[in-house]
Amino acid sequence: MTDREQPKSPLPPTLTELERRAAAHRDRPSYGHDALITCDRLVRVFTTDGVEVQALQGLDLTVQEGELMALVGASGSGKSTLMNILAGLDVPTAGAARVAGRDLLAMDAKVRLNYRREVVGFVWQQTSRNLLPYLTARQNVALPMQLRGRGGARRSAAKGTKGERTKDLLAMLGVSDCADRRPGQLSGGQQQRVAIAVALANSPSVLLADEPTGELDSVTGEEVFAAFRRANEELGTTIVIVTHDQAVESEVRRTVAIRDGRTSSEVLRRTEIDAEGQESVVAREYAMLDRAGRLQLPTEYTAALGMEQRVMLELEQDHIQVWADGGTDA
Ligand SMILES: Nc1ncnc2c1ncn2[C@@H]1O[C@H](COP(=O)(O)OP(=O)(O)OP(=O)(O)O)[C@@H](O)[C@H]1O
Repeated sequence: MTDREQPKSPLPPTLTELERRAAAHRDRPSYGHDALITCDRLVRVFTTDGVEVQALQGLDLTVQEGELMALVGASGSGKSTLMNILAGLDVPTAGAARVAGRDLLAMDAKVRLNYRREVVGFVWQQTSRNLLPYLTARQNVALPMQLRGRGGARRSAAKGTKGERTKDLLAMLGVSDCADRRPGQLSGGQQQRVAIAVALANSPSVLLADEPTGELDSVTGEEVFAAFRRANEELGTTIVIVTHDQAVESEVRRTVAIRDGRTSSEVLRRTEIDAEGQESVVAREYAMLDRAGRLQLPTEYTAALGMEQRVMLELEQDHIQVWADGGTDA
């Protein structure tokens, strides 16, 4: 700020003011207190042959109940690592992760198994990983309900019997005609839609999908995204989809980008109606401000202005200005 006016240093706060600030801080609700999924400074370090890889480097993310959202990012950015943690298949090295009130760092083996059966459902990229090849679509969907029943956590079948629920799910996802066929007799898109039905069988709080359209052509992929949207709208299930598929942008309201093991930016879409009553979807990109106040500026912005290593900041009444360091005084 050498060539700009120096701001006047404010008066030191009084003791009363400091006490007020401390009380306000204490009473503030915790990060993500109202979210269904909260990842707070999540870290996952893998050590192979003495070499450490930081797959997640303090990732913050909240997902509200009933959301349908997508996670995108370059290969190696940490998406699958995050999904495996949310699925209860892997445990973070540090930080906090909560899903539907469950603390993912504090689950013993039994609670973890229960979590995977009842709280989350998943759809993986490889169709073969989602369905048992020797069972029909109907039997595949019924299986999680039978396993849950055996586990003793039997809940009243409020939405009808297992058979009816299987039928309803297959109908909702547009694959009723596949009920008596085995996976090998189904197309890739049909297999993924049956896989969504399997994942929804036990009414999970969250449905996680890792590259669910990765092995499909674009038209079939769109059908699968439409099936996710139907599940979200009709059942209210919260859905998180990891994808490289550009088509996802027209299917979800919120896309969060992951870069180097952290959430970096997010695109929110909303429908606007103009004066003539014409509807259009407006997308707006936001940079993520993490819990420590760190902001990742998009590379194209920093490159365009030659910003490197440090920038100058100035607080205005309703925004912050960021300038490239002019290379003046240190
Ligand atoms: N089990 C593991 N052991 C060692 N390193 C791992 C392991 N799993 C992931 N990694 C490393 O962690 C980083 C993040 O990997 P991750 O698979 O989460 O990325 P991704 O964004 O899902 O990539 P892709 O889109 O290619 O699947 C990568 O550098 C990867 O090599």
